[in-house]
Amino acid sequence: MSAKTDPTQLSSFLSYVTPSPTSPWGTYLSQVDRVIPYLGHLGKWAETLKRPKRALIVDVPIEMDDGSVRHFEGFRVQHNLSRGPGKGGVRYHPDVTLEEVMALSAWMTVKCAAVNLPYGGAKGGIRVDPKQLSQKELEKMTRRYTSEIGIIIGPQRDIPAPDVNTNGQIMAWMMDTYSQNTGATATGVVTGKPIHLGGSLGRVKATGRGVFVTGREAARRLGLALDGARVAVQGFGNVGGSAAELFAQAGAKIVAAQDHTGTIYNDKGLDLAELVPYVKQVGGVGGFKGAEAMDGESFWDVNADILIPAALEGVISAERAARIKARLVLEGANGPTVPAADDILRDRGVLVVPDVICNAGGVTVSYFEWVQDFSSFFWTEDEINVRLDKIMVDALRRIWDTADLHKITLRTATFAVACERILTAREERGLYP
Ligand SMILES: NC(=O)C1=CN([C@@H]2O[C@H](COP(=O)(O)OP(=O)(O)OC[C@H]3O[C@@H](n4cnc5c(N)ncnc54)[C@H](O)[C@@H]3O)[C@@H](O)[C@H]2O)C=CC1
Ligand SMILES: O=C(O)CCC(=O)C(=O)O
Repeated sequence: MSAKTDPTQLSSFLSYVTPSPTSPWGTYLSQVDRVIPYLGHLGKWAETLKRPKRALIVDVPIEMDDGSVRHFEGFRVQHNLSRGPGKGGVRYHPDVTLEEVMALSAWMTVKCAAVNLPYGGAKGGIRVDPKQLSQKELEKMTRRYTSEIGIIIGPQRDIPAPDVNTNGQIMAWMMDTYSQNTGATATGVVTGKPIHLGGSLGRVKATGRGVFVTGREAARRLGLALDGARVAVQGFGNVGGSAAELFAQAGAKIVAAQDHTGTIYNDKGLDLAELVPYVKQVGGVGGFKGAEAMDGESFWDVNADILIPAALEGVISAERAARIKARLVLEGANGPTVPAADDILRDRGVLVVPDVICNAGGVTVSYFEWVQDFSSFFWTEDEINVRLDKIMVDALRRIWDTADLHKITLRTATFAVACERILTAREERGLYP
């Protein structure tokens, strides 16, 4: 068995000290700066939002199938715990860095408060391309990572969930490892689990459903009929795929889809009854026969009413924002729009429903799952979807009223509603031990 150091698995630890304005952490800090004028006396606590409470970097060594040893870099960041335990997904991606996970954890803090869940914000990740691992290697890496972050997670401390390239199976391994290490089955340590292990009905599609619900409400306010609306979706995974299906069921035409395997276009609307199983089987939209292939950059010029970025951060640059044709942008992804692009979209009259409310459906049903696990009493899918719809609609209404009152964007309004809750909790808890 040989051990070797792989420098490509190490991110720059210090990249967060001077973030670039378009990096995820730089984007988040600029969003915080924009909300401070609306926080009144709570502004004195705003620095709290600019510092993660706790950040853990872990080494995750595993023996590969060929007998060699590889070391992966893992993270768990708890951005804020003022309102309750940390909550947020775990991402497996080769570009994961500490700085990215810090931003993702901070957006969780804001998101959980925006829909008034009793959680703080956290996020985790491993810098790895999971598609290069066998199933056995993936399980070993997940279990080792869980043991390494086991010192800070737990049903009352910090509750991971799925994000990019993680799913119910990975949550099952995390739950099992944590339970083995603590000597008792702890279903509430992660959410997004398979149904047999205390998972919740409706969780898999919940984020996409939340994107649809906020999109439906925003379209109604814009006077945009969903029946016949043209929709372009970037990312056709858990979030983008589920949202596309719901928009198609409401009569919209999904005219373009882009993922890491390609970009496809069909002016009459993609046939999702064929595309969804195709993506499941092949791993992406590329090569789908019922559409034309397009070059990736042209995706941003597509003639669509609604654009749904549902992949990674920073994809809506200032340059792309000037070209986007949609009237409505629904941020399924976390952090897809850089601040300069936000300003351009606002000035062009394009309405952006920001990530911190648009994609909050996932964590809302994660909360339902956690509550069900504690009470060992499980709800029907209908109950889940009705409660989810109500929480999203009520939260969006409150945010919209705040935006109208101060004449600010929905993003700054969501931060205003959420940060008031977070910083009030911070103030009420006090500073002294
Ligand atoms: N899974 C969840 O419950 C939640 C996810 N999100 C966010 O939604 C986004 C998508 O997450 P999931 O759908 O869960 O992940 P996923 O792993 O199921 O899907 C990711 C999708 O992004 C695509 N993608 C990756 N790199 C790309 C690239 N360079 N260009 C175009 N497409 C690319 C992939 O091909 C795939 O279709 C992420 O920003 C995530 O943080 C937000 C809230 C909850
Ligand atoms: O379901 C959860 O707990 C978190 C989902 C997540 O990572 C997100 O909303 O970005």
